[in-house]
Amino acid sequence: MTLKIACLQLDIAFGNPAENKRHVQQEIEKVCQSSVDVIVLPELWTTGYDLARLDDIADENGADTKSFISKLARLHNVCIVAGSIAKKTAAGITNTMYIVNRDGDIVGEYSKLHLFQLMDEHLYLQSGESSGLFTLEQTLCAGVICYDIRFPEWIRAHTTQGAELLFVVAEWPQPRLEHWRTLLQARAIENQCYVIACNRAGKDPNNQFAGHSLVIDPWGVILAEADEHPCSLMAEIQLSKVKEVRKQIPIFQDRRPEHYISAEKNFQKNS
Ligand SMILES: NC(=O)CCC(=O)C(=O)O
Repeated sequence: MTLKIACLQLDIAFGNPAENKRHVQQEIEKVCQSSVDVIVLPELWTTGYDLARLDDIADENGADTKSFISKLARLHNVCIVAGSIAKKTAAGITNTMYIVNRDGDIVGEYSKLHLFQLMDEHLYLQSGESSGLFTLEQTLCAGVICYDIRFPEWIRAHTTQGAELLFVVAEWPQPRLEHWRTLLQARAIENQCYVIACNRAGKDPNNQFAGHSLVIDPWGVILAEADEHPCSLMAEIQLSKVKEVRKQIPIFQDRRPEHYISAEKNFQKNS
């Protein structure tokens, strides 16, 4: 099966959910003219990193966002990996990703596990605890958020369950562009999965963002890469390629997890 992917590498209006929703709706309408299967949005696409105002602008239980993306998915017969938004609950605010299928059903919800202190997330956000696994177009997928890509063991926990596509949504700043590219390529090679990574473009009061959304195949080959400007990055992926690469070099059969755990314990004991 082939899937046509569109990563919407948007500039994001700081702290302005109404404007960002208007813009996203417009961009989704545009890319759907060329019949795409899956649309991906960046991290915190409704608010940006306006963390100090999240109490006022975060989405109560994600209700508005869920209904917004669900309607668009149904209308355009398209799956949407809806980046992430600030979700407000009685327990606090999380950085939460929603995934919706062509029928408009919410098929996944994941809240960012690793909070990024360099951008003050730990001061305003609660971390999530659930897995990022979901099924889209009969394919097991994983979703993670930005800083999560620096934790290969978290992503491995998803691919050992069989995830074949890894969606990464981000607001990754420009000064660490080479980390972004290298980490994403490494995650694709070591997990033998497609990596579909949607970053934002533009700047906010504190950061210039890198853009460079990427689609990488399970062999580590870059199929499509954006520059730093706002754009819709399109790519076609062949799902059969995952099984081919996993057959050629069977790393999931060759893993020795029992040794990794005992090695970690032994190293701690000896230090
Ligand atoms: N929004 C983020 O999680 C940014 C992560 C980041 O910039 C990094 O270097 O890691």
